[in-house]
Amino acid sequence: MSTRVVVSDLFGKSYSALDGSVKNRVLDFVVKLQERPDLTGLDLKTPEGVTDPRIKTARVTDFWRAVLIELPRAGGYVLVAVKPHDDAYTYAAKLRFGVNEVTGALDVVDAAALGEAITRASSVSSTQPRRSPVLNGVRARDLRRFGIDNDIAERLVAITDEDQLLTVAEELPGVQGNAVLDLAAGRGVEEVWVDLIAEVEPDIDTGDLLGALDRPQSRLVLTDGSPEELRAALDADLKAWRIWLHPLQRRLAYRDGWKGPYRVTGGAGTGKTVTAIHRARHLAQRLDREGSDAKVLFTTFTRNLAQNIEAQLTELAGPELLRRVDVVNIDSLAQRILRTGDGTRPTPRRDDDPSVLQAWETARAAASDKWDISFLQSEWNEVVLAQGIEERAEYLTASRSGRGRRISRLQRVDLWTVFERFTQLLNAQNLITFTQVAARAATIAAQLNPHDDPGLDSGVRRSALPRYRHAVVDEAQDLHPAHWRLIRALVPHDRDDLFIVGDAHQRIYGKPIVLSRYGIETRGRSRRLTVNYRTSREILGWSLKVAYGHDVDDLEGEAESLAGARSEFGGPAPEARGFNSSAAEQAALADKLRSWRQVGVTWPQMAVVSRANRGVADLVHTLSMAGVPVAEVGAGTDENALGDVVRVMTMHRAKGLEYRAVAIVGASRRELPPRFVRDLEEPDRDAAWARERGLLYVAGSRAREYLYVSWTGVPSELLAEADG
Ligand SMILES: Nc1ncnc2c1ncn2[C@@H]1O[C@H](COP(=O)(O)OP(=O)(O)OP(=O)(O)O)[C@@H](O)[C@H]1O
Repeated sequence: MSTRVVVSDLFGKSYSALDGSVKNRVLDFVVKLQERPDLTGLDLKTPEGVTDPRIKTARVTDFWRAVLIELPRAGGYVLVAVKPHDDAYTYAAKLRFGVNEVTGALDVVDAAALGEAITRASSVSSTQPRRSPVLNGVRARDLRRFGIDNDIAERLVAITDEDQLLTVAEELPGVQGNAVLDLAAGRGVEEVWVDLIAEVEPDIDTGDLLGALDRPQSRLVLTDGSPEELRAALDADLKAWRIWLHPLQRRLAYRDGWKGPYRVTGGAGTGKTVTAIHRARHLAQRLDREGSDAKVLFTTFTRNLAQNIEAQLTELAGPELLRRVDVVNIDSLAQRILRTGDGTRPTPRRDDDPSVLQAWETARAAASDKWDISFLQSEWNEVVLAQGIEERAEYLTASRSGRGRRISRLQRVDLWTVFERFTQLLNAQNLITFTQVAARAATIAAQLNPHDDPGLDSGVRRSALPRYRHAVVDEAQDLHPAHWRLIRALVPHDRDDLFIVGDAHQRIYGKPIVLSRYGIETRGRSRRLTVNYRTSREILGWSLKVAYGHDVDDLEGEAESLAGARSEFGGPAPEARGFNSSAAEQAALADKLRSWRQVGVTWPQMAVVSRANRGVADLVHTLSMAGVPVAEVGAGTDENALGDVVRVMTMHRAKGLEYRAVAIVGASRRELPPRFVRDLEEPDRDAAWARERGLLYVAGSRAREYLYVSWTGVPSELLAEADG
């Protein structure tokens, strides 16, 4: 049997600074350590001056040394750092470890670095007598509950400088540091405790190192020992999401037994998709263990995102997992169901397709009132298709809640004539809209799959549809009621049936809805993620200002908040620039992209984003002329195949993606929001403006490190809110 090697979360700090060839040597070293720890070439020894003889160093190369903790009873090693020879010895001498008496975590700390950070923080705070402590309202004894030492806790609650507090938090062992960060973001002690620790055993044996390894609060990476898992663990800086789940992410992804649908919310970049991917793996593995023949449906809004998710799932769990998990964007799923159900193979059209608009134009001529096309479309989508209404009588009595404008019974009759005429016109041309496909698919699925009616013997018919036991839904905020009806019809009511993740601030399609109206009840079963893993504090601040103060619903009809969001790292401030001509704006953009390249950002790590479709084509042209290699990301583009070029796309297309550097161009009052949105009237105007705000929030929050925003003429009022 090979020796167990686990990776401490401190390890990432020294490892991420290594270059690729040294990283490979570290992997070789770990494999050797697992196979033959007694190998003389490893030079495994206790250096002089350490606080505990179990602290060891070992040879990685002539120059590099690993620092390890030896576990008792030949239990293996904890890998803590890889450093140049002399530094490794100094570091080993400062290292302290032990089982925390409160949390039971295996705490490993660089005691000197922690001591320095706290001394500096206290001395900076002593020069700010008027400022209140960052952890205002938190008491030292609250911090004790997270296993923080008395002494340190007393000093932490007195720190008045936020940056200093964050520096100390970075030196505290895993759970303790996370707790301080969460509390500094204004979250309540109880809530944070439940997130990070939730339960501790009554009598912790501080002498039992091996027992501490398995506690999630130890934040150790326990690999199965294969080189693949080890490499993933060691590459934690690149693939951190595969292994270092936040304890709350882990609990949401791996918990069994919710009595019904569960909902996870959180701002951009808080790891919702990552949590959903782990959840899908967990559910699929559970079905495997149970010997079930059912599958997990993983659905999201766009095709590009479904492709990304499939790639990430494969990376996490290997291609075999895809036999158990169907990853498909919701509109393709609806088309599939139509094919299975009634054999039709439509090519759906968007609502703004010229032939669809023409059909509305012709149909409305038959009405007594002069109905506006945008009103007709929203009434049709949000009342008729949302509820699956097929008969006039149903429409006459249907609930129109949330529609704003009241209409009389006679007007309903008039509207129904328009809807009938509209569908006839589409049918005659063999056309159908996307939302119509979804509505029809939902009806078919409910008929073929009457799982809520045990009296019906539907065994034969049911087999025509895929058998889904669970569904995981990403980008939930953008799904239409017909999509929800479809999902509900495909997945029987049961424990852990639906796992829904989304961020209402990122809604860029459709309107707010209340899930419970479609048979999906999540009240009392939802959590919010608050740690932003993607964006720097500066970019997060900018994005929050775009979205902040504008209440959006949370799929349960309640206001959703972004309060408490925090990022784990800092970076350059976002840059905003106005120009007199679009030629000047585009020339400056080319310069900006080159300047990012000079600081080490590669072309594929950059994205240029525009509100207008037309803008994308222009940008591709002008940037190519300026000598910047670019390519457009369109519907279904496989980004991995694009090569060494800057990605150019619309704001809609940017959903769910991320880049080191993002340039948003054309953020002028003329283009953002576009004219047609400004011309809208209630009841559709507010929701349309909220979607534009959502688009800007989505676009800005794609950036990890650099964000640049430009416009020609007058800046958009949405931007003014962010800069104000
Ligand atoms: N526990 C984690 N540790 C490190 N990185 C993480 C973790 N969870 C997520 N990430 C990283 O954070 C980034 C954002 O994650 P993800 O795409 O899941 O967020 P999201 O909430 O779905 O974002 P959005 O709503 O903006 O699309 C990704 O780069 C992801 O790999």
